[in-house]
Amino acid sequence: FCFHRAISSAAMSEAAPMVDSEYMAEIEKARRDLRALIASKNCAPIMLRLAWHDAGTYDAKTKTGGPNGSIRFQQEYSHGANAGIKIAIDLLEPIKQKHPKITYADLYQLAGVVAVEVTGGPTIDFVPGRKDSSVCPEEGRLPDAKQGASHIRDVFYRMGLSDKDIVALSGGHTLGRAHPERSGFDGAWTKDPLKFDNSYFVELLKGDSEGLLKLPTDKALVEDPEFRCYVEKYAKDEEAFFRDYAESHKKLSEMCFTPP
Ligand SMILES: C=CC1=C(C)/C(=C/c2[nH]c(Cc3[nH]c(Cc4[nH]c(OC(C)(C)C)c(C)c4C=C)c(C)c3CCC(=O)O)c(CCC(=O)O)c2C)NC1=O
Ligand SMILES: [Fe+3]
Repeated sequence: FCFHRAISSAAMSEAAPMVDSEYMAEIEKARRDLRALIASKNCAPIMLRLAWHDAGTYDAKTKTGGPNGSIRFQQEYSHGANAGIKIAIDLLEPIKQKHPKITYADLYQLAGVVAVEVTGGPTIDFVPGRKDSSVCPEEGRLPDAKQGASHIRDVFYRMGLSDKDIVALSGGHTLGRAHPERSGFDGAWTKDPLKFDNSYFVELLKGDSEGLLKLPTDKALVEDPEFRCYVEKYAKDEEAFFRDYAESHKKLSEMCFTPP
């Protein structure tokens, strides 16, 4: 049983603004367009990364940043940690033009939810209603892959997330790969980068396998005892990983809903 520093439900309560049935209908049409786009371009991994890079800037204390579409501005997508993310922004623009009522904030989070679903991951409950912001957070809010456990905790606790969220969300590296021209790292974390499963955790516990990537922040998950407890749980039980991942993904994608 892993020690779980619970964050009170009051602190995480979301007051999702209501949207009308016309908006809901547009969301369902955009969901189908996203499935078609991701199937045709095999771009699920970078869509998931875009969703997190928009949401991952959230500061729970100041209630700034978060999933508000601000990453669409060059001021933010030009940040070092966002190298390559413009590819995903450009792939989504035609869908935004086709469904102008949908905010960028909702579209980017819907793309992340669809990316997980179409690659075999858990179904994630999507609640629309995010507003777009034109205020870009300062650079440096996303975690730095070269650092260790204390840095990851500083960044994710600032977002209002727990150790359990950190390990579950890192499992998102079951998809995709690193590119030398973007982050300086190279390669995939798992044998099938287009399959959402718990293999990221299985590989983590195996130690260095030839050809597979482990970032310093990935290694921190097996070196730190609290993190390691969850890595072992998820490597053993894929359903437990899917349940916890879906909960953490929803939590971070709805940070903007906490009442002002
Ligand atoms: C926990 C800390 C953490 C760090 C430091 C991190 C860093 C990180 N993530 C990725 C790519 C990367 N990341 C992700 C999901 C992702 N990323 C992410 O960390 C955030 C956003 C908080 C930093 C979260 C929380 C999630 C969860 C779903 C995907 C799917 C890909 C592959 C994209 C592709 O294939 O192009 C790269 C390689 C970029 C490139 O060269 O193309 C790096 C350096 N990812 C992390 O988890
Ligand atoms: Fe990542």
